[in-house]
Amino acid sequence: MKQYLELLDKILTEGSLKGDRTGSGTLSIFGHQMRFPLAEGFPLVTTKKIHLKSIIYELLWFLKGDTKLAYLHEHNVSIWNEWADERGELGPVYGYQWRSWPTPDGRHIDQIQQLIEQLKKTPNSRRLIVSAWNVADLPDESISPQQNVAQGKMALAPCHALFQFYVADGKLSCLLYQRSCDMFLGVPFNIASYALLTHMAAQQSELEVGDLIWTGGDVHCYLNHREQAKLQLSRKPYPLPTLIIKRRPKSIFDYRYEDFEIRDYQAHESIKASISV
Ligand SMILES: Nc1nc(=O)c2c([nH]1)NC[C@@H]1CN(c3ccc(C(=O)N[C@@H](CCC(=O)O)C(=O)O)cc3)CN21
Ligand SMILES: O=c1ccn([C@H]2C[C@H](O)[C@@H](COP(=O)(O)O)O2)c(=O)[nH]1
Repeated sequence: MKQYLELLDKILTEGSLKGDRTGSGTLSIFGHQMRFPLAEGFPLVTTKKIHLKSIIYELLWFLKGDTKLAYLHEHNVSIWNEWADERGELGPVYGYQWRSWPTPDGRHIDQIQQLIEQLKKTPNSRRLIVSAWNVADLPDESISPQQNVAQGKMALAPCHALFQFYVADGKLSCLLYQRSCDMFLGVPFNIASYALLTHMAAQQSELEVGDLIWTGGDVHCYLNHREQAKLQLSRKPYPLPTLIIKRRPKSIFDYRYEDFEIRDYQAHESIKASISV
């Protein structure tokens, strides 16, 4: 994960001091791209141990179209707790937009289903896009996530806002646009999550995996993550692990946690950091 470490280093050395919604303060740069050839290994950060279980369950939760904490809690995943209301609801976040984007005439569009169908029928299409950026459902930044949910809005505006698939030479690539990027906590999760999604979509459409191209907008390191980031930069990365998908489920919606195995994941010990809400 050399690309990730180089970007972290660039932010610490060249980033502008910038305030933010959470009040924590950040070092930030604008605009960056990283490319991960997925056939060369699974892009999981090795300079701290990453909790892949949370990443897998979160992705399965998105794919279910779910926006409530209950499923995550059943599997001991707590990464979305701070943004939910007292009923555990997050409003029309990723799962809702991916699986049931509302139309003006009252229908709902399953973007993931359509994407997989397009991959099979028209792999050369230049419109293989899924967007979570539904402008009508965006939250008001001046009130709390819970107040936004009470008004039927998203608890948090989508960070991984849009992705596009691309097929050439029998390989499936994915390009992600992430508008806001918490380099220490969020980004390792986001890279692994889209790598996983690309492997799943490739398996479903009988393609090999190509590249995951990660594109960041406001790429930042929170000021209270600086020491942790430096510790990570002092560590030597290990070779990437390999992802094994043990079975080919009948659709993209039928994967289970047990279907995934990560082999040869060697990582330095985990590093604690507090999340800015
Ligand atoms: N400030 C901020 N950063 C984010 O990355 C982020 C948000 N907010 N809000 C929405 C989601 C929630 N995400 C999160 C939330 C928590 C962790 C986190 O605490 N990670 C720990 C391990 C937690 C676990 O798996 O149990 C870590 O050390 O990576 C990671 C991503 C990503 N997103
Ligand atoms: O998947 C995610 C979700 C969130 N983040 C980070 C990026 C920012 O640090 C915050 C969101 O705050 P905004 O003020 O809405 O930009 O969460 C992430 O990196 N990955």
